[in-house]
Amino acid sequence: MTGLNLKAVSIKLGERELLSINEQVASGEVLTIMGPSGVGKSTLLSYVAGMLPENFTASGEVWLSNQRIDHKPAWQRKTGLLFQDALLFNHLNVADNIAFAMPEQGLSRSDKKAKIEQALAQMSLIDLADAPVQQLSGGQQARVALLRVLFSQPNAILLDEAFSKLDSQLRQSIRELVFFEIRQRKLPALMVTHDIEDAKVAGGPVIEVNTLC
Ligand SMILES: Nc1ncnc2c1ncn2[C@@H]1O[C@H](COP(=O)(O)OP(=O)(O)OP(=O)(O)O)[C@@H](O)[C@H]1O
Repeated sequence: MTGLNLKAVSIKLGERELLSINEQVASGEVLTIMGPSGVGKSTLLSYVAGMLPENFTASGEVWLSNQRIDHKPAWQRKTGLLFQDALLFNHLNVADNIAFAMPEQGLSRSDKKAKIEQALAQMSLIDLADAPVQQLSGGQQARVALLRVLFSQPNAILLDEAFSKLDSQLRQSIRELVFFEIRQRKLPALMVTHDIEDAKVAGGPVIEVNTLC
């Protein structure tokens, strides 16, 4: 299968199992993970991304695009993470924030910039390539963060409360944009959220994890 496959993944904090999950996510599908605070939802995303924090251990297998990735370093896994904060680099302008994530494809600096400017225009961020990111609104920053993730050419998208800091109108438009890109690019996605509306709009399966022991 070309999507994302979590085979008997179990996350432990010390000796205590926080969460276990056995799920497949098809390409272009968003699997929503809901559940009470502290059960390990964010930690699961960190594990899939290859950034399991200290104190946690995990077992099971993670497969992405028919490759087992759970033993690979984070940079080889090609997962794109979106958090509630855009986490842009304040010392770089918009274009350089996006260029930072682009894999080396032998493109000249000006070709890279042209590609980025085209993508910015498609996301209604025209003429912002040279702007410092601190000058952007929350919604603009969210779109730059999305572009940065997409330009990194990920094989999967991980959304951790990605829309929770946006006001309700912006939330609707940004999440529609994110889900559109996920479908369009046929990427499997895991979404952690406390908002059932996010899950409804995503349209994929929803699981409730509540194995807090
Ligand atoms: N580095 C760490 N060391 C020890 N414990 C941690 C560490 N990071 C998080 N925890 C604890 O591990 C548990 C799982 O955290 P996690 O953030 O994955 O939960 P969550 O389900 O995503 O919660 P929320 O819905 O509130 O975001 C929590 O009890 C948290 O306090």
